[in-house]
Amino acid sequence: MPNIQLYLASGSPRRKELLAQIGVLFERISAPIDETPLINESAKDYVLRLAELKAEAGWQVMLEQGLAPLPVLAADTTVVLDGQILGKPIDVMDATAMLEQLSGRSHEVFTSLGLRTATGIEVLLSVSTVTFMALSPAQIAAYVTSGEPMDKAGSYGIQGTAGLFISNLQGSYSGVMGLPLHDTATLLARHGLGLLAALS
Ligand SMILES: Cc1cn([C@H]2C[C@H](O)[C@@H](COP(=O)(O)OP(=O)(O)OP(=O)(O)O)O2)c(=O)[nH]c1=O
Repeated sequence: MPNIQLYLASGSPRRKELLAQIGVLFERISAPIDETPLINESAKDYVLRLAELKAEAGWQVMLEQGLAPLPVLAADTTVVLDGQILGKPIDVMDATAMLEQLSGRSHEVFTSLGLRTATGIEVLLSVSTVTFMALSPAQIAAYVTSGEPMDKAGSYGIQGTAGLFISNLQGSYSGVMGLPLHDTATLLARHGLGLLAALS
């Protein structure tokens, strides 16, 4: 097996898929953290703090397990409506309420990236604006029943059936899905991993 280039501190199947899509060779590290927002924490502060926390936790696991020292990448995705953080739904009622809130209007999706290396940590933020069509109660109920919302910030996945609901997107499709690919390449390039350079 060819040498890996970094560790991905994430349990998200979407992040694994997206990172593989751009040709990065990596292994996943499991480093769960407490994702509870602090009191009065802004959405931007929250999402940046979580990327940092996840990358740092991954770095500690790498050290504890005696793994070969390599950069650790992590990310966090949060849906933001009127400055309010919409995380993953806790149950079907919660998912229904979030989709009712998102229906017929625009919201922001913040995805942060954190890269921990031997020299420290760098974080960056990708912001996208997503517009939902007006959803009927029956459409919301059918989507919630499908189970798709349950492990996703804001209770939807742009890459699944909810793609039908999105009338406009400004920003990064991969960012909304959990890992902004262009920004990831930019961040990795600053730390000697030139994905774009390899194509030129
Ligand atoms: C808005 C949106 C979110 N999501 C997903 C991406 C993330 O996996 C999830 C947000 O939760 P996160 O806490 O960002 O990530 P995670 O808990 O799934 O994985 P980890 O912390 O281990 O990296 O929502 C989609 O898949 N599609 C979407 O359109």
